[in-house]
Amino acid sequence: MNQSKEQRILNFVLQNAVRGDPCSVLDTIDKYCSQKEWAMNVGDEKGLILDKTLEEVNPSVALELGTYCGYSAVRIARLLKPGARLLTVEFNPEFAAIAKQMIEFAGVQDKVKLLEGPSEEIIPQLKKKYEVGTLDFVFLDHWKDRYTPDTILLQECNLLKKGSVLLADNIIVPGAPEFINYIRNNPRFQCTNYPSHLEYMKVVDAMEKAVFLG
Ligand SMILES: CCc1ncnc2c1ncn2[C@@H]1O[C@H](/C=C/CNC(=O)c2cc(-c3ccc(F)cc3)cc(O)c2O)[C@@H](O)[C@H]1O
Ligand SMILES: [Mg+2]
Repeated sequence: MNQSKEQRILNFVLQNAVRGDPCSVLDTIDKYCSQKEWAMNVGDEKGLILDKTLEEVNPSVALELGTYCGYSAVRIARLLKPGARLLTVEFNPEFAAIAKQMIEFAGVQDKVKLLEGPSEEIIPQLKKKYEVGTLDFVFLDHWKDRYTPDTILLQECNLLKKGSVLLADNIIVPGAPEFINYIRNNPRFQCTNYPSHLEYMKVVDAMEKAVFLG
């Protein structure tokens, strides 16, 4: 049974990155995915927008929707203050297993909780089962047609408070037109667009930040 691309990415990290060094894990994934096999990690260019947003928000509790191989989970966790935590949601068991190993190799496992299952099932469990009060930061990078229903669900579950920040990947490519229409026309959110490029490509992409106004 030949390996998946995601398994090849993990193996390249295990063989070439420095254990316990999140930056070396990120650089190694970026190197592999720009030189050998493209993969849908947020990447280094959009990763800088993610970094800057995290430094502004300095979240105590962060949520990520769509873990994939764990690149952005490592990227987020490396910037969290002591005691802060990231909950990341992934419903593909193969990707979840890869991401778990990636997160552990990077040494950020104490800051990250990987929740396996579909976001629409996990989100309603966050308060009671995962002891979340409200979320300071949410990174949306899962199926693009799930951005809007999950943003609505987060509000219904009272998981957002005044100042909670959503950051959404892939506003241009593959695009999230329904989400953009919803969030930019919703008076309860203050939106900012961040033009960038698709990971590892010269193709234009963008991220959208939406601050919940309460
Ligand atoms: C049910 C809700 C739900 N619950 C839990 N986990 C969920 C979930 N829905 C999805 N997942 C997991 O999240 C990840 C999917 C992410 C989806 N991302 C893109 O499709 C994407 C595509 C391009 C691109 C592709 C091809 C191109 F040509 C150009 C651009 C670039 C990008 O940055 C992209 O993020 C996978 O791990 C899913 O298992
Ligand atoms: Mg993406």
